[in-house]
Amino acid sequence: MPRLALSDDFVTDLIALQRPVQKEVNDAIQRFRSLTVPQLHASKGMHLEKLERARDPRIRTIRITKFYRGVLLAPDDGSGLFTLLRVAPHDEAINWACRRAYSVNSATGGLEVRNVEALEQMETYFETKAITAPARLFAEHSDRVLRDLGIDDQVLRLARVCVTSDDLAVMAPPMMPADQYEVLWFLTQGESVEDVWEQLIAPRGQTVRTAEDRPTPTLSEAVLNTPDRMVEVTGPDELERILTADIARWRVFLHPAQRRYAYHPGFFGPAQVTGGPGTGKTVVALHRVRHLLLGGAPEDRVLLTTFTNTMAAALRDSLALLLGDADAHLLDRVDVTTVDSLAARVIREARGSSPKPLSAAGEKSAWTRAMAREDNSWSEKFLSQEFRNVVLAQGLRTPEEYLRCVRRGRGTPVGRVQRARLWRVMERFTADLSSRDAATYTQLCDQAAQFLGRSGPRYRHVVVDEAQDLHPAQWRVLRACVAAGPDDLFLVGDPHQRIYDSRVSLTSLGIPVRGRSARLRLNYRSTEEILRWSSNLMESREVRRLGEDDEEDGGLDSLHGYRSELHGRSPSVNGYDSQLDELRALVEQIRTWIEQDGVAPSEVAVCARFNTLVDSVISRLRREGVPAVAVKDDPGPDVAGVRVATMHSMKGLEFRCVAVVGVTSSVLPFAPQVTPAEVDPIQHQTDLLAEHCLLFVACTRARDALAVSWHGERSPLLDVVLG
Ligand SMILES: Nc1ncnc2c1ncn2[C@@H]1O[C@H](COP(=O)(O)OP(=O)(O)OP(=O)(O)O)[C@@H](O)[C@H]1O
Repeated sequence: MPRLALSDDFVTDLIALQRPVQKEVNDAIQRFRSLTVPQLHASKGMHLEKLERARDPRIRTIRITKFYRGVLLAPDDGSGLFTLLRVAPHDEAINWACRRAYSVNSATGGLEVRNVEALEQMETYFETKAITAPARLFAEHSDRVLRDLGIDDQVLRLARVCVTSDDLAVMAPPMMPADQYEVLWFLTQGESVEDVWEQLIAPRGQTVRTAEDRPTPTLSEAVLNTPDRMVEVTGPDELERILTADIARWRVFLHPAQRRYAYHPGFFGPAQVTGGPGTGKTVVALHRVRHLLLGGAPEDRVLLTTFTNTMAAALRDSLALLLGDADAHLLDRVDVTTVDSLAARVIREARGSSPKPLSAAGEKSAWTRAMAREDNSWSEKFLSQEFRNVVLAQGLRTPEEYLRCVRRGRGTPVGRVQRARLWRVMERFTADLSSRDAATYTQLCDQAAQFLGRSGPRYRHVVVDEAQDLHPAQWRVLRACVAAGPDDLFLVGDPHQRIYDSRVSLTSLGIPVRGRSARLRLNYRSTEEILRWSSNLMESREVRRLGEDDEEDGGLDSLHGYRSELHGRSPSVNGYDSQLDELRALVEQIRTWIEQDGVAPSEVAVCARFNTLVDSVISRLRREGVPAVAVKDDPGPDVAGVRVATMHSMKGLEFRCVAVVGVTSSVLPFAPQVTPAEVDPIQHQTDLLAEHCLLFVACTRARDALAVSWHGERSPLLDVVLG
């Protein structure tokens, strides 16, 4: 029987096909697997054919349906392992197949594909262009160094004619072999040769540094060395798992950087994965949960947390999809929830009921009441921040502790007398709330962590998505949920998406991740054009790493080397005189996406800073006959209509097309949200950064198209991209 592997391009093709054609492809695969190799060659139905004009002599085509052909890579190593590379209409399949060549990367040992013809044309073009250039892009790296990193003859010639990183970007995969491109790209980003080795080559299991000392893997070995782009079908169950009705690439193919952490055999303590938007952090978290479930004991329970209930519901569905029917029973061992819901449950179990969570308005009036008898004029905002970011963050229980504490992250000095007064106000605030059986969400977490501290851990593993926005009290809940030990906590998050004010010293909370932390850089969601534009919004902003105590790179997170292999239109950015004009243009834009580009309305999102504009957008769209629904109403995937949401509730979501509207100077930054610099300079910077992050989060939800607009005076946050 021939062995069969599927490539990521094949799975991508399959996803795009109509259901009946998908079924025919599936049947063809079953037929293929039921034949012996000689039968396969003789089969008239399969029509396995070598192509005269193919640049790679191992390329074959097979008949899938009357119109569709499969493109295969036939084994030349006696292994019997065929790899299905594409499924496409007849002419497209032949055309594609003739121009491609496969090769084994000498450093990663993985199989790579290139568009040989296009690269040959590039070489001629850039050779001429580079003649007059004063310096070449890779001049500082010798041929030998590049070869040791897996660069082969053709790519080396191309690297030598690149003058700028834009020249290299033009040759990005699928033109250039992916692993080699990644190495060159990292070097253009200023990474040292050693770092490139550590990040891209060593994780693939390579230990031999010099190219000439490395044996070349066979074709079948190379296929198996490429789990991010190739998967062998090992049996009907595996085929079923790969080709279920909801085919999704992320279930099968992981980037080596993703796989390394998701399927790490075991960390000796908490581990962390960070990365820019869309780099597949949630995907890593889901695979990690799968790994922990498959390898764990039947009594081991896993907690998977995220930020909102909507996201928790989506995570639960994705996990079910990843586990498939065969492992569906493992879901019983997982709780998927937000930390706040978990905290409320812990309190309910401990004392029969949980206090009512307080709204922002309720909290404000409670502070006003608590202040009534004081002659000091602290604002409700100051009091609320002091209570949340100092008292609850550090878990302070007595006035003495408050007197002694270091008020990290606060820029207004508060002396001993003032602290004593402030403590009294805070005591009145908490007493008032408990008399009404109410509490802030952060207080609930603080209480839950104390209950858990007494009752003991309840999970074997905790996996945390959106970790950047958790408050120390929430971290204490998570820490208390699981005993310290191997694989206790696994965190994924992006400091550039921190939109709530939370300063965390992970080590002091008993979550040391030093030496067990990785960064992802390949964006799978958005086009490079959207990514670049959005990343520029954060230019020159200093963003702290996930844990305050993480001093690596000066304690700052970076989007360095962050990139996408997808390409599309540049974002459209427009200002209008009035809101009426802006909404009129929005309707037109959405019609274009739906009617001309063929995007389903539910794949289009509009987001605005506040609910008032969200409501106006919904009514305007409906009036114009465009179906629209509010994300806060939690429309299921089957509900039709454009999704409309506040920027905050776009967290974690993604859409093919996104319009970010109302980006005016009055709402971004939103003055009441930003502490004046003269009141507290540190808090001012933190608040302002959160406004930048918010816009960044909103824009990076877009996969194919992004439109940003405002009316009247545009937000100064856009100055950095518009000049
Ligand atoms: N290995 C992969 N292969 C294909 N698609 C992937 C892969 N990893 C992630 N994706 C896709 O990329 C998109 C972003 O993934 P995911 O939501 O996990 O990213 P994220 O880093 O958590 O994003 P964000 O922080 O912006 O919310 C999703 O559509 C996901 O399916």
